[in-house]
Amino acid sequence: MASCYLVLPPPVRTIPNCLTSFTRSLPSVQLACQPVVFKPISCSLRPKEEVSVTNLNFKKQLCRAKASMAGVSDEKTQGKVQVFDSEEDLALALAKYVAHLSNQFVRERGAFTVVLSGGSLIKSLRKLVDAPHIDSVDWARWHIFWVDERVVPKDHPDSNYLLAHNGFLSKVPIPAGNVYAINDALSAEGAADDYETCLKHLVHNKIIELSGTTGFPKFDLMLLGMGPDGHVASLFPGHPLVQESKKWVAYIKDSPKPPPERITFSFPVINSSAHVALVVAGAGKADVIRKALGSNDQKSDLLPVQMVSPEGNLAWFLDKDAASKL
Ligand SMILES: O=C(O)[C@H](O)[C@@H](O)[C@H](O)[C@H](O)COP(=O)(O)O
Repeated sequence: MASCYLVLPPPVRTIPNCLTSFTRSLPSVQLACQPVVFKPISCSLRPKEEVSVTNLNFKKQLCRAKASMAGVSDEKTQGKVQVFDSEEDLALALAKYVAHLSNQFVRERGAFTVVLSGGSLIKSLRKLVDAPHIDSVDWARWHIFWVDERVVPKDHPDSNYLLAHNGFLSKVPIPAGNVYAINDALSAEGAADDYETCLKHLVHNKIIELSGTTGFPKFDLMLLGMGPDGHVASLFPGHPLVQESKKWVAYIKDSPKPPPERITFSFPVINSSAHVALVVAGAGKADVIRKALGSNDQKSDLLPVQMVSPEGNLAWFLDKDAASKL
């Protein structure tokens, strides 16, 4: 029987709870993986600092994509709003974009840190598990995190971990030790603290970069969905958590979207990312997309999605229904 090893480099003396809890979870994942050794990554291999600043008025950048959009190079699509004729086309382009970034980061620093959200985003990643990406992506170098998670057991239908496992992670050979699920044995507050501790260990190991600008962790790619109220992660309109400026990982016990107890990355973490993709499909999101990409909003009533303004690049992936009111 194959087994999975998590070998921590010398600076790490203890294994964070989020890592030990994962090694106890879902044996099917553990059986599928190969032994893995975490290697410290040389600072000299870090990617160049991104300097672009996101402009919230995206209308000038709007790029109407046709069915042939999948042929456009990824460099050209970064920082632009892309509208696809169908969700199928969106998924094809998203897979190409993610695979491109994976190749870039693996080549430059030997690791690729990817942050997932819940919801329909996972379905939109489905083309990544098809040819050519399934064979060309260096999955062993991926490290998977969650921008938010519901405080439920990992086998609960509301679990973002379970959603990602069933829809994506179980189909690709990412080592089980590189998948950082929350500790589902803890309270919301405990799970948020534990996850933040986990991130700090991984920053120490240089698996996760640290932003020289903000001092917050700088993930290589954050894949965000958006709710019909304009929320991202578990940062909801009008909730005080959107103003969190110190914690890396916060907890919420009164989420307006069930279930009520969740943990979430704060905006400083989201906005320290090297790349953020906002993936939005469906007519139910059209009103909020119009508001999010409009130019007349007062700063005082920004939706959470409008507060996504990463240190690096922001790429919008919309289907034509979501963009129908632009
Ligand atoms: O755990 C969650 O609830 C998600 O992380 C949340 O932020 C989600 O991404 C949006 O609600 C969009 O979800 P849909 O794409 O399913 O509308």
